[in-house]
Amino acid sequence: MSEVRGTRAGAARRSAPWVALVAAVAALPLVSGDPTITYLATTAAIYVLVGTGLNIMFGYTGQVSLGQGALVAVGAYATGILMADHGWTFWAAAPVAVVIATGAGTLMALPAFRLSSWYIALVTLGAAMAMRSLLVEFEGLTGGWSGLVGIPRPAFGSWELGERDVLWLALAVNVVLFVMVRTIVDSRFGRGMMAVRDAPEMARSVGVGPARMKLFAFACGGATAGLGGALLAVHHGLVTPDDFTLDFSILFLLVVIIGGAARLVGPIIGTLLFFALPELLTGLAEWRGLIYGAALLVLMVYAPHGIAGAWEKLRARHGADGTSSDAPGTGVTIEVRPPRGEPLGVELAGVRKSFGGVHALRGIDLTIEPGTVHAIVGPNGSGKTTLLNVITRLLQQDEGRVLLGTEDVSRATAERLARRGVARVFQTPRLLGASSLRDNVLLGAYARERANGPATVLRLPWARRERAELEREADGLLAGHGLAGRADEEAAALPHGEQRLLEVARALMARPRLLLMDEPAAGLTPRELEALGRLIRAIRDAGTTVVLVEHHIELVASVADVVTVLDQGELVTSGAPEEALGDARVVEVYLGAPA
Ligand SMILES: Nc1ncnc2c1ncn2[C@@H]1O[C@H](COP(=O)(O)OP(=O)(O)OP(=O)(O)O)[C@@H](O)[C@H]1O
Repeated sequence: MSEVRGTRAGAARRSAPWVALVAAVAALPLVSGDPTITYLATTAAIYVLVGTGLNIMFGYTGQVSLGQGALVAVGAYATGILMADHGWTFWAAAPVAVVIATGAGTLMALPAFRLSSWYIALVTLGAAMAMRSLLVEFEGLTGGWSGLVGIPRPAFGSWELGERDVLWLALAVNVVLFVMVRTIVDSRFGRGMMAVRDAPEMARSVGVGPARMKLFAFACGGATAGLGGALLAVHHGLVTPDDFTLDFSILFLLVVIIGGAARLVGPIIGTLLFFALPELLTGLAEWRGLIYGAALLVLMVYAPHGIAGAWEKLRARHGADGTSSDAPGTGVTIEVRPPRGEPLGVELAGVRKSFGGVHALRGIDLTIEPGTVHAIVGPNGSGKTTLLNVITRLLQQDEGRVLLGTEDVSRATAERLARRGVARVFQTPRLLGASSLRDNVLLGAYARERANGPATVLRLPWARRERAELEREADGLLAGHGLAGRADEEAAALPHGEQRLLEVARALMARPRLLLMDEPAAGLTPRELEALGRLIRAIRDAGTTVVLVEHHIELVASVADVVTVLDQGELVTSGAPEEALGDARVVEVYLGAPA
C-alpha cells in the first residue's frame, strides 16, 4: 500500500517501470514481424486484466474464486452473440457483456455472505465446471460444440482494428484499470476490503459492511472478467466451449497466487511466468505438469506471498538500516482531538446471552454515564468481553435491551454503531498485518471519511484534501504513541505491545464518542502502563465515554470514575472505585470465599 503514496516526483519515479513495460509491449508489433508475438501479447494483456479483477476479490478481499474463467466465458459469448448474430458493434456489445458478467459475478457472491472462503471456492468451482455443459446445452444461442464463429474485429465506421490495434486496446484498458485499482486499494475502500479479509469483526467495528465489500469485490471481478471475455472474443474471432475448460478458470487463481496476491504487480508477474515458462519448457513438454506442480509447491513454502511478495521482502531486508525510534509508547503525548459529537452513554436492561449451556450474561442491568471512564472487572470467564460484544453489536443478546444515548440499538448492526461514533480496542490486536502502520490508523477513520466511490476513483480535489488531512492526523497519532517516523512499516512486524498501541491509535482515529477497550494493558511495560493511564484520562477529558475492561486493578483504580464487577455473568456491584473494589463480595470473587 505504501508503494502508492508520496510526492509527485516519487510517483513519477515509481510509474517509470510501468510506463516502460507498457511501451515495450506496445512496441512489440512494430519491432517484431512475427504475428504470433502480437497474438500472444494480446492474450497475455487480457489475462492480466482478468487476473487484476480476481486480485481484488481474492488478494485484497480474501474471496477465493475458481469461477473466473466461467465469467470470462459469459463476457465472450455475450459479445460474440451480439456481434456475430445481431450485428452489434463491439463498442455497444462490450458494455452489455460487462453488465451481464457483473450480474453473474454478483450472483456467485450470494453464497459468500453465509459461507466461509473455502466453501465459496467450491461454489465457484461448480460454476466453472457447469459452464462448458451450459454452453453446449444451449446450442440455439451458443452454437453448441462448434461455438460462435465470424466474430468481427472492433471497428470505427469502415476502419476495422487490426491485430496490433486490438493489442493496444487491451493495453489501454489495462492501464486505465491499473490506475483505478491502485487508487481504490489505497483508499478507504481498499482498507475496508483488507479488513474484511484479515479481521471481519474488526472490520465491522470500524464501520465496514462485509456483505457490501464482498459484493463490490465480486462485482469488480465479474466486470473485469466480462471485459476480458469481450476482448478475447474479438481477439480470437471465435469462441467455443473448449476455450473455457476448468483449467482455464484455475489458471487465473494460479496467476494471482504465483505473481503475488494483494500486490498490484502480482497478475502481471503471474501472467508473464505462465507465458514465459511454456516457451522455455518446450523441450521438456512431457515434464511440464510435474515442473509446474513442483514450482508451485516450492513457491508456497518459501514465498507464500508470491514472487512480488518475495521481492518486497528481499528489498525490505536490504533496505533496513537498523535504526529504531524512541522507546515504544513511553512518549504518549497525544493531544486527543475532540470526538465527533457529545459523549455517548449506554444503558443495558435485562441483557442475557448464552452460548449453548454456558450463560455468559444472566440479566445485566447497567447504566454507563456519558463522559466517564467506566471500568468492568471480574475473573476470567465472567462475561466482560461478551458484554462489550453486545454493546458494540458484534453479538446479538438473547434477551434484553441496549440503549446508546437515547437510541434503542437492540437490533442495530456493528457498522451502524461505528457510524454513530462507537470505537473498539480488541483483547488481542486485530490489525491489517501486511499493511503499513499509517494504513492501519487510517482504517479507524472509515466511518467518518466522506470520500465515496466516484470521488475516490476520480480523485476529486476535496477527497484528496480530506485524505491529506486524515494522513496528517494519523501520523500525529502514531507520533503520539511513540511510533513517529515508522508510518510506512508493516504492522505485523511490530512487537505485541506496539500492536496494542496501534489499535488504540486506530480507535482514536475514529474520533469516537464512546470508546470500548478490552484489556488494553495486557503485555505493556510499567512505563507503557503509566502512559496508557494518562491517555485514558485525556480521552475522557476530551469528551469521550470510555468503557474499560481490565484485569490490571491498579490501572483501573487510577483512571476509573465507576467500576462494575461481574462474576459468572452476573453484576456483583457497581460504584466508585474505592467502594466497588473494597466490597467484601468483590474480594470474595477475586480471592475465593473465606474458609
Ligand atoms: N463464542 C463463544 N462460544 C462459546 N462460549 C463462549 C463464547 N464466547 C464466550 N464464551 C463463554 O462465555 C463465558 C464468558 O466469556 P467472556 O469472554 O465474555 O469472559 P471474560 O470475562 O471476558 O473472560 P476473560 O477475562 O478471560 O477475557 C466463558 O465461559 C466463555 O467460555
